[in-house]
Amino acid sequence: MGGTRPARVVAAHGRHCLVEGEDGQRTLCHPRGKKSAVVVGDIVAWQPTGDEGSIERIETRRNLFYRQDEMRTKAFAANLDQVLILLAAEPVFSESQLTRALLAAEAEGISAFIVLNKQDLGDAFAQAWVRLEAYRRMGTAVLPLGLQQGQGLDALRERLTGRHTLVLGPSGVGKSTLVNRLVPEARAQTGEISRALNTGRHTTTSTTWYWLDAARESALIDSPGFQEFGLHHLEAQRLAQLMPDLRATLGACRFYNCTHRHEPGCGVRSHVGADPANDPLAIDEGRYRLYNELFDELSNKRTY
Ligand SMILES: Nc1nc2c(ncn2[C@@H]2O[C@H](COP(=O)(O)OP(=O)(O)OP(=O)(O)O)[C@@H](O)[C@H]2O)c(=O)[nH]1
Ligand SMILES: [Zn+2]
Repeated sequence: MGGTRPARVVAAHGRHCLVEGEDGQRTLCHPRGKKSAVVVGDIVAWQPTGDEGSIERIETRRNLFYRQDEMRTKAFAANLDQVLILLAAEPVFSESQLTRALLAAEAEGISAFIVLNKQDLGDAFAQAWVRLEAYRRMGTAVLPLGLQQGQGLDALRERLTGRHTLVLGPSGVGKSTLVNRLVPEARAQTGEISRALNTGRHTTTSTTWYWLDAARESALIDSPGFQEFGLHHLEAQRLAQLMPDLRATLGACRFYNCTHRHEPGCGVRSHVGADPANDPLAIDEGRYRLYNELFDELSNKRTY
């Protein structure tokens, strides 16, 4: 179609969105007709309609990070390079929530890493660090961070350079502190976006795209909604493939369709609870418990 322009969706609210062209110009757009909603990170073709614009087409997504429960699907963002899961020494994090976010990323082929904030909280930080050992062993990077005292920021910045990173984290871990630290004009931008999208609020209520550099190569995508992380879109039988520690032990089960829960001759279960010092394929008991819980949940799911 003639007259359309390429742009990236940098904020979305309901069916309206803010798109940014290659020149950095931002325009409020509305979808044409009954087209499906855009997601932050989408590359679209839009057409001006006066001061605003209409979305003509959403380009094929490289990936889409989303969660899904019984009732609905929530898309966080599209076309991501990586997901940063921000946790902290306090409040104590939920391993179930962490594992769910990692699974959602893995299922879309998006790499994920963990950042543990509040390094200044000595014992609590040390305990949280130990709780993440199984994740480090399975190959997930875990970076220490102390936002209050500025520890670990250089290493984090390095990981963010040249990439588009979605940031997720439960409440209270320091997500706003992080965004404000890395994006000095974040508050002003948030205000601008709220006004443009007419949300009437100046807080981050929906997903927002922030550039980290003037060259607009590195981006941080801030998204709320880490709680209630449903994985209804995943098949129970696929879980072990999506958990790197379990995946490393696959292929040795007696039955080809082993669920790794009760079958004799299971090559996964034989590593559960083993001492990592003697068994490089050792699977942490807590992780195996989560596998079982998720397996039950995904086998008993109902659709409406
Ligand atoms: N001790 C300590 N506290 C920190 C650190 N970083 C952030 N905090 C504090 O943690 C609290 C939560 O920080 P926020 O940035 O508001 O956290 P958030 O994740 O955005 O939380 P919500 O606004 O609830 O989503 C604040 O009181 C921060 O001052 C840190 O490195 N050490
Ligand atoms: Zn098995």
